Amino acid sequence: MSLYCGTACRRKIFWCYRLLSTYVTKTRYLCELKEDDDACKKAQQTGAFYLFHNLAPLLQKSEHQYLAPQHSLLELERLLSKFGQDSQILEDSVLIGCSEEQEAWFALDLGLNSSSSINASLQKAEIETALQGSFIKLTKALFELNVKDASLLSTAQALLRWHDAHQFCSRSGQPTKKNVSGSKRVCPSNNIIYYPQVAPVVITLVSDGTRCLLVRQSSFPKGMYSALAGFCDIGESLEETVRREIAEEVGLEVDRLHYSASQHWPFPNSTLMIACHATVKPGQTELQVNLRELEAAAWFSRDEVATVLRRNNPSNQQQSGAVPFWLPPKLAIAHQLIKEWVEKPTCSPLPA
Ligand SMILES: NC(=O)c1ccc[n+]([C@@H]2O[C@H](COP(=O)([O-])OP(=O)(O)OC[C@H]3O[C@@H](n4cnc5c(N)ncnc54)[C@H](O)[C@@H]3O)[C@@H](O)[C@H]2O)c1
Ligand SMILES: [Mg+2]
Repeated sequence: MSLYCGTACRRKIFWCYRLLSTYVTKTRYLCELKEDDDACKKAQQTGAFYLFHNLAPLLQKSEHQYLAPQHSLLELERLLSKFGQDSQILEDSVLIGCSEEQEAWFALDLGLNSSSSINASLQKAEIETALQGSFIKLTKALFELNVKDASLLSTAQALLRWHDAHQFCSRSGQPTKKNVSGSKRVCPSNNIIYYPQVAPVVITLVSDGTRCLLVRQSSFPKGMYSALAGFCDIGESLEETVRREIAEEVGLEVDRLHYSASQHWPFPNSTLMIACHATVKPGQTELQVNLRELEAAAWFSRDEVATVLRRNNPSNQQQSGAVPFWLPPKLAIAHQLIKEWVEKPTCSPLPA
């Protein structure tokens, strides 16, 4: 693009700059809060808190969706005092993001017994009544939240779960101490720093050029098929994981691979899903399904998949009786991969 391209273009560049500037400012603010305990404590004074009880978020039902209410520090302190609890439990809160206006967002679990709140867990029903909401499992609520809340609550749950499971140093056995933001835990006896873990998983939609491969595990909801997924082993590149998982689970060799997108996925224990398209070597499409890992695997034509995508609701399909399977919901990256393949089926060669 020319630098001298008229008023409309200059206006566009100005708006791009403004957007980028807001994003950069917000990112740097969050970065500061993660590392600086005093700045983070200060941000809690004006911040907003999302509440959990035993990793289930507090939600309010509104028509066809759930809303995630926010509470100020003052409201939380009043709530704790109402139930005869001191405010020490607030030390367990974790930073999960901030608004464009730099209002910091935190998450706090009132039902877990962590080191700073031993015996301080609050009764679920009493808090639900006081806050006019319900603690609902994320597995049930995720698909009825808006995109922003779904992402925030998934992050919050993953971080709260990690802190709950990493209370002690694996070397000294001593209690570890969380920093104010919750971006790490430190063992005071040997200064080992523990950071929240991320488990990478590759999810691959395999195609033979005209059909795509969909699989199901016995743990999937009835009738649901998805793309093939697998955890990265230590020492592997993503390409190696894709190649190994496809060989292990369906006995095929990958010819071409193409990265699509990634997603944080909260179930069952929080993973980073890295989504790819792959094609198999020509003429090598015979499946040898590993029944220890999969219940079923089969090739589906583009028309079959497009039809199921159009009416992707298990109850619709049961009524019509015409479609024998359904696909993951829109929010899942598997859905995006399958949709992409239906709309634009291409792939580049796999690097050596
Ligand atoms: N978002 C989506 O669209 C989508 C779609 C499909 C699967 N998934 C997710 O992908 C994940 C992995 O899929 P999979 O079950 O086929 O993986 P997989 O094929 O690697 O099989 C799971 C097995 O891997 C082993 N494993 C290795 N590292 C592990 C770790 N860090 N945590 C847990 N188990 C580990 C365990 O033995 C486990 O039983 C699942 O958690 C599932 O929820 C997400
Ligand atoms: Mg798998």
